[in-house]
Amino acid sequence: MATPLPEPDQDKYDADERVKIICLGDSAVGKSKLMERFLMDGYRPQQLSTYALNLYQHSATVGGRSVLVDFWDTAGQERFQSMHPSYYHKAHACIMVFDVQRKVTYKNLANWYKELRDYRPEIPCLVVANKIDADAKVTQKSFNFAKKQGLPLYFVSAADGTNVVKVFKEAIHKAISYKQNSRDFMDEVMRELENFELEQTEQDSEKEDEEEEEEEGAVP
Ligand SMILES: Nc1nc2c(ncn2[C@@H]2O[C@H](COP(=O)(O)OP(=O)(O)OP(=O)(O)O)[C@@H](O)[C@H]2O)c(=O)[nH]1
Ligand SMILES: [Mg+2]
Repeated sequence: MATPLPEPDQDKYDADERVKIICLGDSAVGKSKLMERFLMDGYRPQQLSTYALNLYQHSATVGGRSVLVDFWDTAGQERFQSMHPSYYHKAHACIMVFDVQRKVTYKNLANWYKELRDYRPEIPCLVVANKIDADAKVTQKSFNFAKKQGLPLYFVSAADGTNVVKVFKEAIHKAISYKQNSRDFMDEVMRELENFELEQTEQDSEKEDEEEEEEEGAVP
């Protein structure tokens, strides 16, 4: 007897919008654990070992519209303190993580932020102070990096879930509004291309309808 084929994930064909969100930060700050925490119910990790990264797809509904979110989480390359340019390519938002228990991971935010801005000068970036479960007092401390750069800062814990959903929801909202309103030249080109493709598909299907009507009405 033939085994039934697995149901393919067709959500992406219905989504009104599709955004890419990347995660940056030193090794072991908890990037993967944060993603797993957020995506726990209903996540499908796809291991793309060729690129040494985890790609997670998440369907969300924002303001009544369905949105498909691609979360990118690297594995390995952090060791070199630098990411392949394709990681940043077309990203719409960034979640930048440090570990409140390791000061060096906070100091390195400046390097991550510089690299991010080299590739994506204007995308929304959220700073995340992770592992607050290990020391609740850190939430009283001021972390000036975020303030200086005008970035929002969130105190979270992947271990107990504090503020994780909040951060990811914010990131999705910001990514969508960035994608819709960006004045970045390359983003505008991409948007034009998407609209062009949409128009083409609509025109093609109109043409097909007309042809079908002609065929139906044709006298043999
Ligand atoms: N106490 C505590 N530990 C955490 C938390 N989040 C992650 N960890 C621990 O930190 C370690 C690293 O977490 P990962 O999520 O693998 O870190 P990562 O940033 O993905 O690391 P790389 O993949 O190497 O870049 C693990 O041992 C986790 O259990 C947290 O919120 N609280
Ligand atoms: Mg990881």
